[in-house]
Amino acid sequence: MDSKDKHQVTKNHRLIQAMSHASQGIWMVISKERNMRYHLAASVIVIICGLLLRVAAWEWLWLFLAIFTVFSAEFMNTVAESFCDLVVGHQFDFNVKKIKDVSAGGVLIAALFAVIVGLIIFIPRLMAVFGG
Ligand SMILES: Nc1ncnc2c1ncn2[C@@H]1O[C@H](COP(=O)(O)OP(=O)(O)OP(=O)(O)O)[C@@H](O)[C@H]1O
Repeated sequence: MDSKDKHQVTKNHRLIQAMSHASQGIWMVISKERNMRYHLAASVIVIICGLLLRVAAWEWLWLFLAIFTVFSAEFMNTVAESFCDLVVGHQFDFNVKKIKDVSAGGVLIAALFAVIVGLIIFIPRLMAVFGG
């Protein structure tokens, strides 16, 4: 990224430029959002368990759907929070409270979906391994 890119306010002209900005966005969420790091750690654990317990191809599809649903919800939550902070700063505002709480609720719903998928896929396998 050259110094011109740092203050770019025009459209991306090349695909590589768009990908670079998207990657910066991904890194921003991972480095600044503690919850995103928890989601990442949970995803790594799920993938390791899936490999160890030899999860089937169609089950991987559900696991990745759950993982990327949570990631997407967390990214949208970060967008909502950042936009609210941009508009009101540190001032209390009931509409901002509503936006942030609803947005966080969306992440919670996505995480519940992921937990349900994980339980449905892993409980029978764990019972087979530990249940004798
Ligand atoms: N400007 C504000 N006005 C009203 N309520 C606010 C404001 N800022 C934050 N809050 C309240 O504080 C909570 C936490 O807000 P914050 O922006 O710190 O999110 P966070 O701790 O990063 O949340 P998350 O864990 O979802 O990422 C919000 O859900 C909301 O209820």
